[in-house]
Amino acid sequence: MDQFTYRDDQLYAEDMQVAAIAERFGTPCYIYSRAALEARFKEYQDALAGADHLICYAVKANSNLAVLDVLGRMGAGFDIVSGGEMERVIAAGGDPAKIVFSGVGKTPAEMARALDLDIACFNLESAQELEVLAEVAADKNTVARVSVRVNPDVDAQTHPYISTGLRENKFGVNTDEAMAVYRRAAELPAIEVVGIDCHIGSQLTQISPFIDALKRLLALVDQLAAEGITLHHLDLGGGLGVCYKDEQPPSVAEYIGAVRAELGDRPLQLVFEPGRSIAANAGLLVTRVNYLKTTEAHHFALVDAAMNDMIRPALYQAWLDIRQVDRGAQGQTAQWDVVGPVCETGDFLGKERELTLAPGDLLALSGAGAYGFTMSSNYNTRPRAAEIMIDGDQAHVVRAREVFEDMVRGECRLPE
Ligand SMILES: Cc1ncc(COP(=O)(O)O)c(C=O)c1O
Ligand SMILES: N[C@@H](CCCC[NH3+])C(=O)O
Repeated sequence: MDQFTYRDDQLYAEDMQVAAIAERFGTPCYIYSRAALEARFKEYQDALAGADHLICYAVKANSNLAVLDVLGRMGAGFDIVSGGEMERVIAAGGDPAKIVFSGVGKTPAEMARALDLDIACFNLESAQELEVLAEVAADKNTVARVSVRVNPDVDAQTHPYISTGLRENKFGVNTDEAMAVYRRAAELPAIEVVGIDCHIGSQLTQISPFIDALKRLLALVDQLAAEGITLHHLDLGGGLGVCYKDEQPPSVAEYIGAVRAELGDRPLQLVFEPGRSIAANAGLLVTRVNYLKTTEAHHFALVDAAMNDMIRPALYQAWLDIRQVDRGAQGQTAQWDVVGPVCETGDFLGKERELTLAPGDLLALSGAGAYGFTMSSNYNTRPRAAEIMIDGDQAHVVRAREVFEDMVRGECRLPE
């Protein structure tokens, strides 16, 4: 069920009118639906019922503390890629025993903190990282549980910037080197080998690349078993796509069903790291039209959100649906380029969208719950948007808008 729907031409987030939320908290603002987050997470839980599993939500998609809290309460684990994400999970009450730590550049300090927290597993991305982790763990007189992130060299058929499982990508260890990394890990006393993982890319709309990757991982699992290295879990990463426009990704049930069928009755715990498929369609970015400007070439709608709030259109030419918050509003109908105030021609949220607009109107970008706020910046010294969580008929400020005054004070000036 869609938690963002129209009633009497007015857009609602759950039981709250979006226009009223925008009026109360100002724009631009992100609006998340608790019910939508819970529904998406439950789809994974249902599809994995009866299987030994762990769903580690990928924090990078949306690291708002309230989002982490909602998912943690449902039993989610977390996939992190930095010390910052680790601290946010802890601050939100997440269970360290359900944290997996991915990322190609983990620092010794991040490793040490993760060992202190006794996280579930480090997803190793290189032979050198294994040596550094073994040293950090030995210094602490402890043992680090590890998985090797395998780069299975499969084409995820997604945007090249978010494709991660090809041989030429920086991620993971190639299948032909993975055995050597495992053998070395198995002989290090401060390391315990527990799993194998991969993550081949994001916004995948087909099942076959996942299954190709899984087959390659399972071949390694068998090879390892033949050498006496038995694994506890297999982590297939995240990557399941969502519908932004007309994509037709498989449902969570279809995807997980295919994975379970391929796995058969192997006694491996299944781990997933979904980000986008949980958070994307649980969020809107609401923005107000400041000016309308028609030139010889274009109709521009100048809105108060910009590429610093939502960079996906500029960075990946991503298409996000732009809806009118009040569908009954009067104005000028045209093919509008919806652009922000940032001084870049690449600052657009959508191009040639048929909308009926007048200054002051509100627009809502769909699919903004993942890789929206987390990729935002202060470019052009713009304050960051507020984040609001809707829970039925309640709206909670889960991160206040950055205060403009704080952005221009407090920086160190050189002495005269
Ligand atoms: C290691 C890892 N796991 C999980 C994810 C989450 O991916 P998605 O948001 O596509 O589910 C990512 C990002 O692509 C990632 O790099
Ligand atoms: N940031 C990307 C997804 C990348 C996921 C990180 N590996 C996006 O907005 O589509």
